[in-house]
Amino acid sequence: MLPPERDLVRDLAEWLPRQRWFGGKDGPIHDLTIGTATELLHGDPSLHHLVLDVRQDDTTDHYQLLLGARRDLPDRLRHVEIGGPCGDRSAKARLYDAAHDPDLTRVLLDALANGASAGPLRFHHADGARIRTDLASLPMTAEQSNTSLLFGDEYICKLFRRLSPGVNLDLEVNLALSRGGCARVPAVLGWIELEPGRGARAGEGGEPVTLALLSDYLHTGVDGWSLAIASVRDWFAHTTPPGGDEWAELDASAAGGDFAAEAERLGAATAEVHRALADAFGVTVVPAGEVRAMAARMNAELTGTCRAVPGLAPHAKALTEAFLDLAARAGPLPVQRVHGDYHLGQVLRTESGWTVLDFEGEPARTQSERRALAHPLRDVAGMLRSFEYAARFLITRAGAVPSESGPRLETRAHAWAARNRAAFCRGYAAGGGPDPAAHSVLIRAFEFEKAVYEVRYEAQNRPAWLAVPLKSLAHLTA
Ligand SMILES: Nc1ncnc2c1ncn2[C@@H]1O[C@H](COP(=O)(O)OP(=O)(O)O)[C@@H](O)[C@H]1O
Ligand SMILES: O=P(O)(O)O[C@H]1O[C@H](CO)[C@@H](O[C@H]2O[C@H](CO)[C@@H](O)[C@H](O)[C@H]2O)[C@H](O)[C@H]1O
Repeated sequence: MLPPERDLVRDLAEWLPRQRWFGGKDGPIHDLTIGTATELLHGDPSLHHLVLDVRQDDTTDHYQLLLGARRDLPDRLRHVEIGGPCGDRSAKARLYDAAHDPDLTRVLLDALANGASAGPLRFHHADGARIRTDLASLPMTAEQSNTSLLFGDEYICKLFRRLSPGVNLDLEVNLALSRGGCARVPAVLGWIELEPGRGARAGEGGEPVTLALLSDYLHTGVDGWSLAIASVRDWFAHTTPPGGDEWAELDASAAGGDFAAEAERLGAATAEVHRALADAFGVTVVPAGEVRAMAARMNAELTGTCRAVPGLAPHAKALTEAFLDLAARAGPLPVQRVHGDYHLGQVLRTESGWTVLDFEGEPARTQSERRALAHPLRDVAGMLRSFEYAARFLITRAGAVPSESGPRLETRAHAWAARNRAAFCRGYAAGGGPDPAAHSVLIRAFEFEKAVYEVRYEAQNRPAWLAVPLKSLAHLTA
């Protein structure tokens, strides 16, 4: 039912850059080929699993796609159509992103439940997991770099869009933490892999490539980003009593939706997860020379990102100073597995406390960079950046607030971020983590490193958000 490969490739090359999860929006696609195509369901509709090899400049990335094909495309699927009607008169089919079609995604649940295989695809379930197959899927609308499908209130299936060689970190870490008894991660129920050496360049490394992860869906949970934004909105709307001094009353605790107690609990939960990671994977100490090399890498990344995103250049001097400061004071540093991309969208508040999600590391980095051991304060710095993002998101994202209230809200944003950053650090130290206040040089360097990454990430993935890290850098480096 699929069209000739040439037509399909042309349509995909036009469609891909418009997808939220496509990580190469800062440059053209030079070549797109189909690495593997596996039919998962025959007939009308049909379901095909594709790995796309996408070359941009001298790098080739691999993206996975569930491609649906139907003779008649129902209205509910028109928004995810790829290209126009295709094929010859006898086999005309409409193609679309099948992640949005519950009639087709149920094939994944069936295959996971049965431990099936199809071509180079292997479906696995975790020991003892009994997977229901009667649930219809709905794609999540969260701001995310992958695509997650909710199966009823029970399961969440994350389809990794850009594929990395080897076992996916999210799978590896979640399995290790759950096996170690850490209750702060959702249970892993199953996963899908691409076998190596079956024609897919994504699998050429000799190890299976993780394509998807099925976990327990914590349906009563609310992510930290939504909670924080609600709190900021409330704080912005909080009115100063008549006759009160607007500037003197910047006590964010006065607003109804104060987040500080949650931020403090989140800090403590983070320290607990770091301990569990250390128990599961161990801790090692790197010598001062490696810390200096790390500071040099941070600076090199800054230089590269300034070239790609000139808006970063005005902050370069202050950022370099922080990296030099780190190098000058370098001493031996304990390092371990960490979360790697820790922010408010990665934590979920459930009735039993904070749960930590997505140990995949930063999607804009290479697999070996993501796997590298780091000091746990790198995650703390990531979360501190997230408080900055949350505080400034409503102001910076165009049209969210009237421009005349800008300066007043800037002051409020600053107060909100400061209050919640302090609470998070307090909770982290009280929970047994290294005290951020005693490591200000390290934290500042990590924060700036993250901000540089964010500038690059936003330019490549969400150009409309680029102003958020740039504006917050203007504040942090002022
Ligand atoms: N097990 C889960 N239970 C409930 N919600 C989840 C779960 N896993 C992820 N989510 C929701 O999905 C969002 C995106 O998940 P995440 O794993 O961070 O995807 P991505 O790597 O694509 O950003 C999270 O912010 C959270 O709201
Ligand atoms: O969640 P992912 O693993 O896909 O992480 C990537 O995307 C994040 C955005 O979805 C991005 O996070 C940045 O934006 C967040 C708000 O949307 C903010 O809370 C974070 O602090 C900020 O870094 C993350 O950097 C990127 O790797």
